[in-house]
Amino acid sequence: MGFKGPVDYSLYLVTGRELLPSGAAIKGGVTIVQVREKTTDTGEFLKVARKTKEICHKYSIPVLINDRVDIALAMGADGVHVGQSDMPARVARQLLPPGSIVGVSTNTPVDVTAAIADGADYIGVGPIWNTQTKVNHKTLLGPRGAGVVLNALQGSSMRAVAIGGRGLDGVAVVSAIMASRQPREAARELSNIVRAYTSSSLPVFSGPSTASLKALGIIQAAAGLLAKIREAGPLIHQITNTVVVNQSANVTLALGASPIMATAASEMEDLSKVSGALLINFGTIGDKSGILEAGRWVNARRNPVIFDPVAVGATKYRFETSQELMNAWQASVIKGNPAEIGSGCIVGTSVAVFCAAANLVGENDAEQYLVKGDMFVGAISGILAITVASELAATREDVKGSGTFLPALIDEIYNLTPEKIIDRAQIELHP
Ligand SMILES: Cc1ncc(COP(=O)(O)OP(=O)(O)O)c(N)n1
Ligand SMILES: Cc1ncsc1CCOP(=O)(O)O
Repeated sequence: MGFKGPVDYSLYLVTGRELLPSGAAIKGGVTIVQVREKTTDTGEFLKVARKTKEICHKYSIPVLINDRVDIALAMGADGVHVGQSDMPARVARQLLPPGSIVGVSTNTPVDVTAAIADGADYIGVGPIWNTQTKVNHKTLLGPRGAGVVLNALQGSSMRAVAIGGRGLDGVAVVSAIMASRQPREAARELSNIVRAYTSSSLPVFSGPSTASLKALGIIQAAAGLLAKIREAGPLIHQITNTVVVNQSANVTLALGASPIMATAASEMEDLSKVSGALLINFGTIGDKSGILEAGRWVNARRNPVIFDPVAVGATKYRFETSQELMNAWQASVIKGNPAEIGSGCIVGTSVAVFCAAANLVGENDAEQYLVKGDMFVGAISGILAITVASELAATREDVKGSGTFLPALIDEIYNLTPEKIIDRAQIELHP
């Protein structure tokens, strides 16, 4: 027992008898294995663990045992993984031979502090996203919650893997490999993703850096995106507040895209297949289930999710809901107004339309990116389009006040051209 050399946590497979007999997944790039058998008798668990070790050690991959220190001792595992209600890591460490790997499940900063004090080698942080594999799991952390838990590491040298998600020193997965018909290929694909992710210095959420684009370049890109919208007419799914549904649909049409304002959770998967972007504006929050579902499906298709958390600071309910949503999916663009009360919802629509176009022209094929296009340029372009159209509408003679302004604005959006954007848009970059 006692794995020699540095442990590579990057593709951590949590599995049981399913791995046997071929161990195909191992050959696809798995770097460490945990044997997790939740319902088997001790004798059977021991057999599975022994066979797993036989396969893994052929490839110099360390084998850990979930929960059962006795099994680990009996078959000479390289270590154990224990949960919060299992044998404490400190006690497991005392029982196991020197050099054994001890990992602990963590879901809160308090768990992390205890794992450090107990001398664990690594922590499993999670669950990050929803999982079908573990019932009665702890609170889903989402990326933000995982960040809070990881803050508790405070410069300690503890390693960390995300479970029910991806990131950190590695990912710990069950079904992504074991439920695949081609586990070896599934493992290879994940391994490539993890490797690309950990060796990449590019920002993960917005695609290629736009830092080098000067103001004029962004304005030209905005003009190009307007032309793309007119050519491709992307469908923009909007779950927006009841006050602005009509205006948002008209703005979408005026820009050259098509609106769909569906809210039922059961249609979100189908809609994610045909829409180019999703706008979520929770100005009049009702049933959250559709919103939760929609973002997940759109993330999975690598299309933009534009989140407009209207008046997020106005009530505790809004604040908590925004956290719940952002723990369920990842926004590509978060749109806010300075005061975040009242106006500006159609800006969110315009941003969603331009982000859809940015994603259409995006060439960012690497799987580790949330979207394919440049969301920075998409977001700025959406704002520029509304700004230029508003300025044109405001100077019209037929506009006498806010009642006549809105139809004039929609007309100006309809009549907006790439040339008008180039002529009138202004951007200042502050490095
Ligand atoms: C790497 C990793 N992280 C977390 C867990 C979950 O462990 P636990 O909380 O003990 O739950 P069970 O696995 O026993 O259901 C894990 N197994 N591996
Ligand atoms: C064991 C465990 N602990 C937290 S989530 C989880 C299961 C993760 O499984 P999957 O990778 O299939 O979501």
